[in-house]
Amino acid sequence: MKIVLVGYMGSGKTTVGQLLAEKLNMDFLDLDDYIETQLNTKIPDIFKEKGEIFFRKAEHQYLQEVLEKQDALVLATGGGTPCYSGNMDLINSKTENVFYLKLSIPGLIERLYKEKEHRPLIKHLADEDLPEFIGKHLFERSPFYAISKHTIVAGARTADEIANEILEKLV
Ligand SMILES: Nc1ncnc2c1ncn2[C@@H]1O[C@H](COP(=O)(O)OP(=O)(O)O)[C@@H](O)[C@H]1O
Ligand SMILES: O=C(O)C1=C[C@@H](OP(=O)(O)O)[C@@H](O)[C@H](O)C1
Ligand SMILES: [Mg+2]
Repeated sequence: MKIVLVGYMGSGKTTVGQLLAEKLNMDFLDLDDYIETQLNTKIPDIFKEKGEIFFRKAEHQYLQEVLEKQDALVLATGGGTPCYSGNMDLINSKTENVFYLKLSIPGLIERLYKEKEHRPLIKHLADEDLPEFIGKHLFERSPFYAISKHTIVAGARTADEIANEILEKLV
């Protein structure tokens, strides 16, 4: 069984994915971690040294690789993964267990204020510009996230509650 989590930066994909894999006793893979290991470079450095287009090509290549090589896994994608290179079609062709972790804009802002540093798309923004950026960016990305089979409302709930809801919906 393959389970794939998608959603905006800060929506909890990595946290919930890890917990879900533990509950199911399955392998967990975070696509960003996988890319960092394969390229031996941290995500912010990949963006800085090679640029976003290079990152998106690598992201697509490694997404294909992990979906091909492992039959059973919980995969946390990056926030931009669904929006490039036909990645959402690829994911949907491999499994029905695709979950969009949906969080409100205020919920995302609250989390991302504290977590800007590791996220190259927002680290350069002043705190007061974050709400406008996230609002616009989420609007652009939402159509891609919405192609997921399942949408999980992830606001004001613990990672444990979210993982349990996903467990109930698995096929
Ligand atoms: N259900 C939750 N409730 C409260 N905080 C959460 C929850 N899920 C994740 N977080 C916190 O939100 C931040 C972003 O989570 P993370 O799993 O890295 O998101 P993503 O991988 O989608 O970017 C982390 O600080 C994490 O501890
Ligand atoms: O939204 C994005 O385009 C990105 C999200 C990040 O992952 P998280 O969603 O886990 O922060 C990471 O892939 C990279 O910084 C780009
Ligand atoms: Mg993550």
